Amino acid sequence: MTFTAAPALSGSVAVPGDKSISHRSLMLSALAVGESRVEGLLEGEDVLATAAAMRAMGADIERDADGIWHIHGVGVGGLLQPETALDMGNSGTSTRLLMGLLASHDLTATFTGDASLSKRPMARVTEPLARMGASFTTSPGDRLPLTMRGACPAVPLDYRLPVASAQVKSAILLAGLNTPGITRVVEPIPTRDHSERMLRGFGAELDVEVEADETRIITLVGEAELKPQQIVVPGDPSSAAFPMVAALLVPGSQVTIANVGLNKTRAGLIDLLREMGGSIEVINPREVGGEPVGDLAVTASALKGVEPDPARAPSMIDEYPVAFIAAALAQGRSVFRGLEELRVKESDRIATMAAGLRAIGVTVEELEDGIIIEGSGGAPLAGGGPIATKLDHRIAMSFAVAGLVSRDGVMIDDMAPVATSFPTFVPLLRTLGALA
Ligand SMILES: O=C(O)C1=C[C@@H](OP(=O)(O)O)[C@@H](O)[C@H](O)C1
Ligand SMILES: C=C(OP(=O)(O)O)C(=O)O
Repeated sequence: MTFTAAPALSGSVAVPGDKSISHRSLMLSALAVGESRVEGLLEGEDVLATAAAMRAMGADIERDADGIWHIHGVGVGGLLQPETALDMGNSGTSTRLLMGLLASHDLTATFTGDASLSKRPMARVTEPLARMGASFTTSPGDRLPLTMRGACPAVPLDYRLPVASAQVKSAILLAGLNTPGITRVVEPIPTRDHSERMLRGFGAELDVEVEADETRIITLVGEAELKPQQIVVPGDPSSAAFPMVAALLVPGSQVTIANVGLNKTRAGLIDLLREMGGSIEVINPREVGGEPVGDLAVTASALKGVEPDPARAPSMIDEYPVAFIAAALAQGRSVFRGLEELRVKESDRIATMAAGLRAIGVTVEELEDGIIIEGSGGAPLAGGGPIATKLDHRIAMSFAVAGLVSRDGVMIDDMAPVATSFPTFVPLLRTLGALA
């Protein structure tokens, strides 16, 4: 598909539900006794992979005609042996969180995934979960396909995260749910805190202590009993990032994105774009389902280059690809560093973005831990392609946004991965008047 220069974008749109919260809604509801209801669940392939896995292990999960999901859980410790391998598709979050969840169950599970997921490192979860008693047979390099044998009872763990990862943190906490004693995770750099908020919301005894240097110490009392909940999932800020950057870049645009999650551990891109000179106003801030939410009014703006502090990386980790597109249109140079984690996402996002940006006429220098981008000062990018998306939804959507501000258009080799997190991406661009 080719995305071409767009006229000014206008209108009001809403993005689908938050992917992180959607995964956790299904997993925690499946462990509560009784019926939970989830409104606004992201119906993307990644979340549907989680739903299929929870069903395969005994949870009853149905969607009604109004789009509300009803989940009857089996209770903490009550998951059943799956009869076939769990196909995690493209989803790192499903894989790593479920490995944690199952690590303290008396069952054996095999995890498989697509070509992208099968390249991603799993030692970051198998290593701490093995310390809790689980055992693993992995493909070379601690990768999928892998088979896990859970331990019941598991041994509680006291673990300092060696990598800033909400997936690793969450895997350990989920394993701790069915483990006698206290599981403790020390997090030197804060990452998204949806697991902590939702575990508490479901009735687990979880405490978070924040030290003077921002280190967070999370303790969870094991053998928890979870109570069913009514959950409303806010719009995904990681999806909102694409129309937000598009509206800043396409001259004359004025767009409202409704119902966007604004949790501080996720809102780094808004801060960054504002520092670059972007006009983004939060309207009607409120709370939905225990999470801060607001509507974003975005007005096209001239942007300037930035050198963001690497410490903010976890708060916008999935938004860097589209932030690089914003930098490509800014006045001056942008220097992004401290982003090693981007190399182990659905694709190596530093290398994939560097190659794609070069292909559409942007001058970049790839660094081991980041990228230097020379901005066009608002002049349209040359365009071209086809861009190799490498089974990475965020690469596909980022270059689609670049196409809207290009001279010759940007061709994307494969838009299918977009269905993992943002199935309504193309229709939403159409609503804003971005597509011919
Ligand atoms: O916990 C989560 O829901 C997620 C955590 C992040 O991954 P890491 O923990 O690997 O950084 C993020 O990239 C992913 O899209 C979702
Ligand atoms: C990294 C991502 O997801 P996951 O790790 O769940 O595949 C993402 O959505 O950008």
